[in-house]
Amino acid sequence: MTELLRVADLSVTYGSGAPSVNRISFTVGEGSVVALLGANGAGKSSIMKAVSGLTPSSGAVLFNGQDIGALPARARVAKGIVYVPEGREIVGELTVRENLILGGYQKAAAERKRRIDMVLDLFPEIAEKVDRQAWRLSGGEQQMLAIGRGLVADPKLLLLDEPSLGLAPLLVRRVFDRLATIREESELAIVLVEQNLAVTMRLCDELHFLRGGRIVGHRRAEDLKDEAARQQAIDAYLGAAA
Ligand SMILES: Nc1ncnc2c1ncn2[C@@H]1O[C@H](COP(=O)(O)OP(=O)(O)OP(=O)(O)O)[C@@H](O)[C@H]1O
Repeated sequence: MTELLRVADLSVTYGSGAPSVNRISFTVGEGSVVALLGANGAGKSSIMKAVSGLTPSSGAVLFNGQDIGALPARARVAKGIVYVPEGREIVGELTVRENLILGGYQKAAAERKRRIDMVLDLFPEIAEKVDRQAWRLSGGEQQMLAIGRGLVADPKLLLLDEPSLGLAPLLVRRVFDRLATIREESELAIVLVEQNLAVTMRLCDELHFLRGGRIVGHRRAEDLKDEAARQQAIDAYLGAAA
């Protein structure tokens, strides 16, 4: 598998305290899904922000073999690294379509339109409400809009931060069904931060377990197919903290 992302010795330190992310290394292959699993405060979002250029970090971030550590967030989006943050951060006052247009702000108009049409095909729930203000959507629809907005940017790597957060089980299933479709139909790679292990297992190829800013374990998804193996891995790496 061709390597798309390589993170080496990545550290993130806020202020003068101990590092929140402490010399983390991992790789993501083209078209693969890598999950980061850990308790609150383990450093998952900080890793996503460092990879997308939204927080300062030390160590190396290589994308397609190129060191992008010095590039600003905007240039990383242009290269195909798109972050969908926890809490969605869609613009509630704008319509669904306007939010999607924001996602494609770096694209030429024709390409942006083509990609918005593709996203609306993929998410019929929001296609029906394309002229509605985003705050009027349900939580699941807002999450679809946030992911859709990310997809308009034509990512090669999608950094997805807790897409199931605050969603009822049925909506979680719908969102993950759509992510599974995207997986099948494209070469998109995903780094997924998720507390919901059951849905994570549906999508991911490998998992990294994080504790206190460090990677403490790594497993391939195929080795954790049954519930007992999953529980064993969680107990071994995360203990009661998970
Ligand atoms: N902007 C910030 N300023 C100071 N400290 C921060 C900042 N962002 C995160 N931290 C701290 O860094 C540590 C890791 O936070 P981070 O949000 O990366 O963890 P997380 O694993 O994503 O947690 P959660 O699952 O709760 O979202 C925490 O101790 C947090 O308090």
